[in-house]
Amino acid sequence: PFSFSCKTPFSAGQRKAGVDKGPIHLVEAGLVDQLTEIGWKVKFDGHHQFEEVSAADDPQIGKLRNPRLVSRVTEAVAKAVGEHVQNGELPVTLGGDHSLAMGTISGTLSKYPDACVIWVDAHADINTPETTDSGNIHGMPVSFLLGLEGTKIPEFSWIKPLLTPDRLVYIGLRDIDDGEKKILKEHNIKAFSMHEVDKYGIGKVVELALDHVNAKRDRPIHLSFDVDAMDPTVAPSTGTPVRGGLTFREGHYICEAVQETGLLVAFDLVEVNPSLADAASVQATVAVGCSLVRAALGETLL
Ligand SMILES: N[C@](CCCC[B-](O)(O)O)(CCN1CCCCC1)C(=O)O
Ligand SMILES: [Mn+2]
Ligand SMILES: [Mn+2]
Repeated sequence: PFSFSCKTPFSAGQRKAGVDKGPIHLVEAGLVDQLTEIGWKVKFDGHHQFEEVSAADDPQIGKLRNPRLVSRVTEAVAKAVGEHVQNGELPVTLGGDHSLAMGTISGTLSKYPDACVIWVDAHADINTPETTDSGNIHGMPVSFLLGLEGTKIPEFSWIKPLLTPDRLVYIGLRDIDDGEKKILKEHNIKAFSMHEVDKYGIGKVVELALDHVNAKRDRPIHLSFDVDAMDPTVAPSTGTPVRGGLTFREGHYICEAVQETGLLVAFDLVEVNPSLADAASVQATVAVGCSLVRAALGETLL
């Protein structure tokens, strides 16, 4: 089997320095060798360097911050991921902030237009340029992928909104803005918050999530995993931590269960920010990140 690892050091979708350094920490922790050890032929195409767009040339568009840089990088990611899925490889994209998912999911949909998306996150990342309060585009990728009102701006004209609400499901939500709550309701988007995780247990939640977006288990799956879905005691070094998150095992169960379907075609692991905490916390977060990737790619306990 082929996997391909695209390290995408990117941080312009938010404001905290350091999240672009996440990928290198994961690779330096030995992730490429770890994936090789579980049977993958890993093509590591290096740390994507992106030509910088100077802030002077990238004034805000409305509230959007770094719009041209984010658009340019995510378009490049869409191309790279698209090529790898066309080659029958499984792209593993390590972020960097979650705006990257505009690129990775666009790439996946270019080959698998009927793919479903499982979005594991404390946040819904579905603000539009109008509803956002921060202007940080890492809080908006899903609205652009769905082509929601207000997302059709010229700078992002490359995005073909191929994702539809019925093929998206969330697990782990616990910090949703009012505008996002409205959008989720309006579009009937299925979300299993931490309340449902408590109520049903993670096993049932994953089963219900798959039943919703992949009833016949015949759709390719793109798993987009924001490390802040995990409880901050498990993955502390991330830009927008929210208490009351997934345990180490719940996070791994999601990855193991998705892997078990045999339908996984692309995986993102984002928002590891190694500059936000002490060395031990960074090390712990990086180790959990690597472990989640291994679980999504087939590492089993037995
Ligand atoms: N919804 C937020 C957070 C987005 C997190 C992105 B992710 O999931 O990739 O980490 C938060 C907006 N706002 C921040 C101040 C307090 C009220 C909520 C936003 O900036 O849009
Ligand atoms: Mn996110
Ligand atoms: Mn998040």
